[in-house]
Amino acid sequence: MVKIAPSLLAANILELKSEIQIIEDAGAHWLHIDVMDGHFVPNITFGPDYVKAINNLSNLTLDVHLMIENPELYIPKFAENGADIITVHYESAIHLHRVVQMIKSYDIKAGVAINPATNVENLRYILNEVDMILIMSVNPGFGGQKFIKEAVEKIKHLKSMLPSEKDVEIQIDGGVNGENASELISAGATSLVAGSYIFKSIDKRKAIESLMN
Ligand SMILES: O=C(CO)[C@@H](O)[C@H](O)COP(=O)(O)O
Repeated sequence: MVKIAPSLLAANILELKSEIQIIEDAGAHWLHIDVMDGHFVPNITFGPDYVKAINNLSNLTLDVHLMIENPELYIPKFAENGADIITVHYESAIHLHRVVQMIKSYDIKAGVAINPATNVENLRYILNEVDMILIMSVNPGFGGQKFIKEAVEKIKHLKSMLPSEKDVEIQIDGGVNGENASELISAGATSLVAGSYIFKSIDKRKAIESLMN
């Protein structure tokens, strides 16, 4: 079953508690938390204390996407504060293998994300170590951008590379909506991140259902 991960970047920060309650009731599986540092991406968002606060509000899986430089400096705090999955960028982790091992040492899941211009082939030698690959279908930094359609081929290519004996989630993030969801799932995506499509909808439940169906 595909996991729907609403991106809290698009939620109304002043109504966060009720926004989370609505998407929980609507059947969302994970909460996607976009951490941005103003260096790796041109935007600044949430830190470890935000993750701690969300962890106190919800029992959903906290799926933390680090769009930051030097992720190894901050992984311990995000893990201690309740992250269930931590995803780092291929482009920001110089010693990617070591960083993935660091995440796993906290007994949580480890993901690796790639930007739109990064070739999935670069992930070949990390696939045995990770629980999830996140394919960005927009340039990271902001919600509400247009889906980059080459991401569909990247999902297919990645799927063909995955070791058959290991369960690796394929997550797609950026511009996901009710129109492209079924193509993404058919291509091999097992987790859909959606921000604007869910939180800007009048009926968030319907939006989540349309992604699942
Ligand atoms: O990581 C990011 C943006 O950098 C995403 O998680 C966005 O938050 C997705 O937002 P939409 O494209 O669905 O509005």
